[in-house]
Amino acid sequence: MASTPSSHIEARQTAYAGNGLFARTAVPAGEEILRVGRPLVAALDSAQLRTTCANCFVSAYNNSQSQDEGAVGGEGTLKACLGCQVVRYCSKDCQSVAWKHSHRFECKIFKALHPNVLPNTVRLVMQLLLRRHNGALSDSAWKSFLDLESHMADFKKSKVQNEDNLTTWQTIELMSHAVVKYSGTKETVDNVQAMLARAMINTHTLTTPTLDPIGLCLDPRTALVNHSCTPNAHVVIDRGCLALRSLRSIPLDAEITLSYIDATTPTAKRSSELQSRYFFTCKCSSCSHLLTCGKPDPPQDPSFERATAAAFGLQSEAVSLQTLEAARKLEAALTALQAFPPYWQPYASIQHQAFLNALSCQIWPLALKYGVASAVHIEPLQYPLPWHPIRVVRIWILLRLMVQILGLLQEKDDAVQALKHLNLDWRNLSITLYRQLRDDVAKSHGTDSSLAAEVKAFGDGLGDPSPGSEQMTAEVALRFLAQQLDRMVIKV
Ligand SMILES: C[S@@+](CC[C@H](N)C(=O)[O-])C[C@H]1O[C@@H](n2cnc3c(N)ncnc32)[C@H](O)[C@@H]1O
Repeated sequence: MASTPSSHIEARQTAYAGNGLFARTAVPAGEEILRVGRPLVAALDSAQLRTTCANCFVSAYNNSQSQDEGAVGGEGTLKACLGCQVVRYCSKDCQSVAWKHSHRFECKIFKALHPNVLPNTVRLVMQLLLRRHNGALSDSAWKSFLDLESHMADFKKSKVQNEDNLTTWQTIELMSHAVVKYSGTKETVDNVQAMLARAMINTHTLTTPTLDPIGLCLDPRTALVNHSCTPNAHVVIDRGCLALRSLRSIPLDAEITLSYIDATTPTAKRSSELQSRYFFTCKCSSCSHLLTCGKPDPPQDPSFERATAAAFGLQSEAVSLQTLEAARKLEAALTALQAFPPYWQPYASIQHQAFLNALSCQIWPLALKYGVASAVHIEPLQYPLPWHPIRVVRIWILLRLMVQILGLLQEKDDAVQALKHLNLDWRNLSITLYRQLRDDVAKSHGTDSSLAAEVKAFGDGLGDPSPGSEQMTAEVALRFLAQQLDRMVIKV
């Protein structure tokens, strides 16, 4: 995917947040604002290095995204670099592109440390330095990186500690020693520390098209986008390319904004996260009016606080348990919160965790019940636009679950026994969901995205609705299904 010229956008000084990015033309909802192409720099999380192509970021478990026609699913399909054995590629093309781009500078360093791997922020900054010192990073790219906000003074003052009881500044100091030692750079430690600080302020999470976090990436153009708790844009990373897309329509001259954090949490939590990670106080209209997802924040009510504490306790117990026992704990956590609106956190995120856990336990009816309840009662309130990428990805998972259930029902499999008596037309329901998803994914990810292609290939396999079947919208179909599932008691 080539990058598109940035004629739709312009960097300008804002009155409240240094530079920002502004629309030079009106942008309709669900459109690409800017396609950057390959971001300036990216680094996979250490845990993803075995399972993700280090060039195009396709997962070994999702071969349909791969650029290499011959790839099949599974870890073995990625070939490790013979030099360092640390990074892997889905094809010879990806290996050769990555080698020319940057890996030739870092391969020996990775090899010397193998099987240890440097943290992703260190690898990211080290790559920039190595490219610069080897003449593989232009003056303008280097300058645009150095011009980004670093918040050095704020990092030095910050008392926030990580799980190893190190302040962020202590972490930066440690990382800077690693960068200097392994890259052999002649830059001063101060400069390296400023580069690490810049990386911490300006990176986006590198995600798969289905929004699983897999690393970090930084591009000086999209790094200029300021935060809002009700953003008008989002980032999509697909086959190694980064694009900025509109969520809502953006008028000419309006500022383009992203949410840096989970904007479904209450104002106080958002504020403390933005302050501790990005050093600013958000003045967006949601924060000023104490709103979460457009509605008043949950009250500071003792009964809600007690229920939340109990639910968090059960949720953290679930983390260390086998999946079936975890399912029971998560159900108990949801019960503890049932007197409160389901879109209030933490109910919404616990229900999603319970959905994912039921999927991994293969308790299909329970997964369906949670997934449909979230799609009907929670996600439309959290993300009112149906093409919000989180809603699109969740409907995609739900659609595949419904088709899985359809197959198991046809095979009279015991795992879906509980759903048999519902007497639903699962195929028509799936087609209804698919048709909505096909339109929404075109807006969230783009018609030429790998996810749109995957959805289309899947939907083509479903065929047409049965002749004479009742045509409902996806919303009505999901509401109907939610009512049916609400009446079911599913024993874990
Ligand atoms: C990724 S940078 C965005 C570009 C930045 N404004 C610049 O001039 O380089 C993030 C930093 O921008 C500022 N910022 C972003 N959103 C903001 C907001 N809503 N209110 C105040 N400052 C904001 C903060 O200093 C934050 O640490």
